[in-house]
Amino acid sequence: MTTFSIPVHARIESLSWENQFFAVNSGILRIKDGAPLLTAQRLDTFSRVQAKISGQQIVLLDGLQLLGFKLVEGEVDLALAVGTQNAATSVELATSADIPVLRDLAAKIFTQSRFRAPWYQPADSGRFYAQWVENAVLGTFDHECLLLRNGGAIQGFVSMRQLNESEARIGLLAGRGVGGQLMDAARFWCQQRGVETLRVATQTSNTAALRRYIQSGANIESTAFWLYR
Ligand SMILES: CC(=O)SCCNC(=O)CCNC(=O)[C@H](O)C(C)(C)COP(=O)(O)OP(=O)(O)OC[C@H]1O[C@@H](n2cnc3c(N)ncnc32)[C@H](O)[C@@H]1OP(=O)(O)O
Ligand SMILES: Cc1cn([C@H]2C[C@H](O)[C@@H](COP(=O)(O)OP(=O)(O)O[C@H]3O[C@H](C)[C@H](N)[C@H](O)[C@H]3O)O2)c(=O)[nH]c1=O
Repeated sequence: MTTFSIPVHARIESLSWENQFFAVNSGILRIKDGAPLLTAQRLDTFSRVQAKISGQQIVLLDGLQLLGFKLVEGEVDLALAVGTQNAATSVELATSADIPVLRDLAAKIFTQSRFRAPWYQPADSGRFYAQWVENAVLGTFDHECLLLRNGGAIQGFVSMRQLNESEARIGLLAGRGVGGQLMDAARFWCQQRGVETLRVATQTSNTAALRRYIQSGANIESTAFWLYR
């Protein structure tokens, strides 16, 4: 077999938040024509390098695999026109008092993740989504976390981030059997802020979430591959 290489030009940006949280030395490729040629020597300065490429960039997919990258997960990005039809549901805003229960739920329910073993420690993924939902309640990453309750118990939650005047993104969304109500809550949150486009992403393998987003009116905008070395 002939060995060959496909040149990839990229900067490697250190992932400082992740490095502190996971106690690793990781970076992410910023692929761009005109950036320096990617070599094994440059990659070796990090213990982990992530790459996110469009699902259509198959030559790049080959090039990265030749450099030792492995496919970790696929991602689908969707968008929904918020519209004006009233999407109000009986949700409430999570407060600090909800954090322990939300952390526990988030740590268990997001079973499909790119922060998985063997790339990360077995407990890292759960710890990551627990931190994510806590930060959403505190407004330090996502801006707010909405809750759906049945009696006193939390049935589901959705965290929201406003990206700019016209766009928002769902961070985390979870609640078996109440996905539709959570999407309505997210749409209502957008309507209250005059946001026109609601974005959401999930793993290619998460068919239940993909079905939910499409049934709630979202369309697929793009797909991507996550690779790690
Ligand atoms: C932006 C993001 O956070 S993406 C991640 C989305 N969240 C998750 O994956 C968390 C776990 N899943 C859930 O909370 C919910 O299933 C949602 C929000 C994805 C969808 O909710 P709903 O639209 O109400 O659908 P529902 O929960 O009833 O699931 C639909 C079917 O998929 C099944 N299903 C859902 N998740 C899983 C899973 N992880 N593994 C196996 N089956 C599953 C359900 O059992 C159900 O099957 P059924 O119709 O035979 O009863
Ligand atoms: C909590 C928190 C996180 N960050 C950083 C850490 C990461 O670099 C990014 C988040 O990365 P993302 O690619 O969005 O992560 P996931 O692949 O896990 O997310 C997808 O799947 C989830 C289940 C969910 N559907 C999500 O919407 C998807 O994108 O942010 C940070 O800087 N500060 C923080 O507080």
